[in-house]
Amino acid sequence: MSSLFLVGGVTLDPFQDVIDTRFPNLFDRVVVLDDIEQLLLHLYRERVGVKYTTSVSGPDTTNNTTNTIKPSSFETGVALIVHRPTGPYKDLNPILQRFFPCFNAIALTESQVRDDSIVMSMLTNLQRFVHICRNRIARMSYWMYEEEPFGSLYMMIRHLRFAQQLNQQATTIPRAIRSIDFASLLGVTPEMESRLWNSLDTWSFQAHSLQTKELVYCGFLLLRHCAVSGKLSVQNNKLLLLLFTLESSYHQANRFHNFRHAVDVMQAAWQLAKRLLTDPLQILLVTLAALGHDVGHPGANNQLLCKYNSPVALHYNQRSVLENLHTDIFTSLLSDYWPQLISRTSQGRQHMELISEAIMATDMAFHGDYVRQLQESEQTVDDPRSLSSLILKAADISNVTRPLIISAQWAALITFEFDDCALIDRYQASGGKHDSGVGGDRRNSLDKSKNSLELEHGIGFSDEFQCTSPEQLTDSFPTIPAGQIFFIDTFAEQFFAEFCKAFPKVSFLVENVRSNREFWVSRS
Ligand SMILES: Nc1ncnc2c1ncn2[C@@H]1O[C@@H]2COP(=O)(O)O[C@H]2[C@H]1O
Repeated sequence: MSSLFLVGGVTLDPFQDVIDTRFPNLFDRVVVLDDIEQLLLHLYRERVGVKYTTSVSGPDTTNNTTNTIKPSSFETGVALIVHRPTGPYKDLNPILQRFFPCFNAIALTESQVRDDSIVMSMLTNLQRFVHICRNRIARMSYWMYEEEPFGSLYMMIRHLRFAQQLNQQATTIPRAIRSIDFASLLGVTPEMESRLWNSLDTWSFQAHSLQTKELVYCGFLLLRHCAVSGKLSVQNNKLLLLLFTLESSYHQANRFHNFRHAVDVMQAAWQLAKRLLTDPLQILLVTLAALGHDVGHPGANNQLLCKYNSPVALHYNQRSVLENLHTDIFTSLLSDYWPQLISRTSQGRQHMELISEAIMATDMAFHGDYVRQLQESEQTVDDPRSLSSLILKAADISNVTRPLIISAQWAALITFEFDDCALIDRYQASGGKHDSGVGGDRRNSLDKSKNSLELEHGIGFSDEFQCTSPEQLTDSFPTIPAGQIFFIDTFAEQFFAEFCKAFPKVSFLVENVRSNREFWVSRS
């Protein structure tokens, strides 16, 4: 869905004719908002799936409707924001890039839209972007390989460059953002808090049964718990803002590598860390590293980024490209929101080194090194930093150690993401021609029927994931078992066998892997 936001009294008049005559289908809706504060609240609420009423008009909406757009709409469509420059908000684009990094959003002032040349070039560009955004494979390819210097669509290289530039300068949080009460925006109640805390304190954590707003709060509850245990003072609202910005820094449109995966890995890392580490600060650091470990992930892999010379692959000399990207973007976020934790003191540097090493450990290119480390550890890994890296690596692939009904959902999603990778490879090999047999979000798989099945099971980028049984999943998607058996036999069983030999307290990990494997064999 693509939106036109009119903020602070701006009307359509200056460019109504151009839109009606030249770009009639560009925007699905027009949203009218009183001021910048209302705009920011609107973006946050829609992104995390908080339903509320505002003035929206358009072909498929009526005025004062309750907003029910998909939170991933800010990635699968574009948003043009036209506003009156007021006070510190002369140019909104730096705010959009800093607080909503994965959004395809661009802002123009009312005077800019009175200039026909600016309007025509902007609307022509947006028309092209909308066409790209509607096709998952074309969209992901744009994210990975484009390098338009002033493009308004999301690009990985733009995300990285903005994060690096932010890291170089001390910047305050704008008042319009600071004034938001994020807990009340989420509609937190004592019931919600205790229900979410209970869901976190078990290995049967069901990330797929949670909505985005609940995942955001789960991240907050875990970080606040760990910070308090580590005797670190945190401001709740600032910590929640970190969670909101992190959520906006992951692609909800990704099948597997999205914020839901990040919170799942965070919960797994915390569960392992509180069993295997003693220092509360170390537990906080590895739990925090888990939350940020895939930030900015495009839903593809290092091989594809390197094969077609993605700008980020060239930036990192084709080495651990994604892991380096996640580390750099996350460092920038932490220096923005939690500077005292990773301050430029020697202790702060040690904290950042632990977080970086743990994130780099999730690169499967070094999987064998960690298996050998466990084999040679003679039952003990006593260096907390090495142990933190092992914990995050274990948490990153822990979906195969979850109870079967949970593991099967992750298995389906990673299988679909692997399918996307094959389609991107084919799309790039064809020179990025849009007519290379890949369609929109609902039709992009080679097997058209698969996408209707995905939606039938609620699988994909929808916010609410309807749980479906492992048997139904393997009946609908018969390629899943073979992929799971391969991953377990090639990587997971040996790693968790060695991990549990070194740490018998968590033997349930390898036991679950082995029992899940029996199911996949029975369905292959
Ligand atoms: N259930 C699974 N089935 C197959 N591959 C998996 C599974 N879980 C994790 N992986 C792979 O393990 C990798 C760990 O690092 P990444 O998250 O980059 O990408 C992940 C996938 O490629």
